[in-house]
Amino acid sequence: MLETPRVVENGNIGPVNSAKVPRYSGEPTFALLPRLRDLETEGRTADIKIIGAPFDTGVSYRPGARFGPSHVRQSSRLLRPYNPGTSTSPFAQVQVADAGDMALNPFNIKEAISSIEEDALALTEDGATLLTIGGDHTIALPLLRAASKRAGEPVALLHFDAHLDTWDTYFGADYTHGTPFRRAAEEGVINSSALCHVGTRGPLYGKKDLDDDEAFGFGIVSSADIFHKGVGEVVSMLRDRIGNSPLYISLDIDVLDPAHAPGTGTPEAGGMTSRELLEIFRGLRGLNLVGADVVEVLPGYDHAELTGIAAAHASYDLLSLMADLRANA
Ligand SMILES: N=C(N)NCCCC(=O)O
Ligand SMILES: [Zn+2]
Ligand SMILES: [Zn+2]
Repeated sequence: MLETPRVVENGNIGPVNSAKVPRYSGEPTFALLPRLRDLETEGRTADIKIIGAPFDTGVSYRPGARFGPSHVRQSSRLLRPYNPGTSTSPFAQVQVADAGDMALNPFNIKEAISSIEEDALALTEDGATLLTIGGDHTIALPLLRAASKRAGEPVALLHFDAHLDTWDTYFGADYTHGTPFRRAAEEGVINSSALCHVGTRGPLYGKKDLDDDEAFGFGIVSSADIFHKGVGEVVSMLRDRIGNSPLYISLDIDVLDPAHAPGTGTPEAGGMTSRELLEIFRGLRGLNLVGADVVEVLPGYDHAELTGIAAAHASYDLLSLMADLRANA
């Protein structure tokens, strides 16, 4: 077996060394990071784990998010170890690893939801922070359940999405990609005084959608608000709302304008740019981020890897926040 040369800093095993092995060759783990199982073979573990949740049985429109994890990994090959947006080297600060994909039943939503919760709990048993790559937005419910169990309290939520995803049912189904946050509110796994949607836009079924949403405690920073107020003001509003609560970030890639993320299942015009999204993330530095997901990437509708690259970069900035927090804990 050929040894793979890797970047090793502070004793942390980082990405494949791209000065020695071209980035387009070899297995695409996220950012060419080591696999968790390889670290475990050497008796090590990881502080931050990236896990794929290939599941799209909860979608109401275009299917295909089950191929999201492998697409985002493929689009993450060009990421580099130093993040000038945060002035940090996330993979040198702490050990980050790719834990592969969960094996999820595509024919039984309830079973898949329980597997996701169990797998998320197993992966965080050693105190690791989890970044999950979906998959459709249904997966956020079991991930929030697991995050609140680990935090020992309901978690704050920043939900980046064109949609509210607090609808009640579709065709009588309770567990879909349009309903995870209503279920999470009903189950008491999210903190009703620290919730905000960011980037919402597009037509709704009725005014009741907004009234119900507000009753669950959600604030809204719409896509239009980001345009009118600007990133700086939005960041300070979000920081005020979240305070020191354990925070979960759920990123539906359709929060970006279809020009920036065409490869998604329920696209809406008038979204933010990838630059605005990354700048908002960078403004959240220091908040008590305990977990995150990046969902709704559909390679079948992606062009020129636009959506995959946006999702890979957003994931990288989320990892940078997590790594910085853990390194300075
Ligand atoms: N993309 C997500 N997560 N949800 C959108 C549901 C919109 C609808 O079917 O009306
Ligand atoms: Zn959405
Ligand atoms: Zn969503």
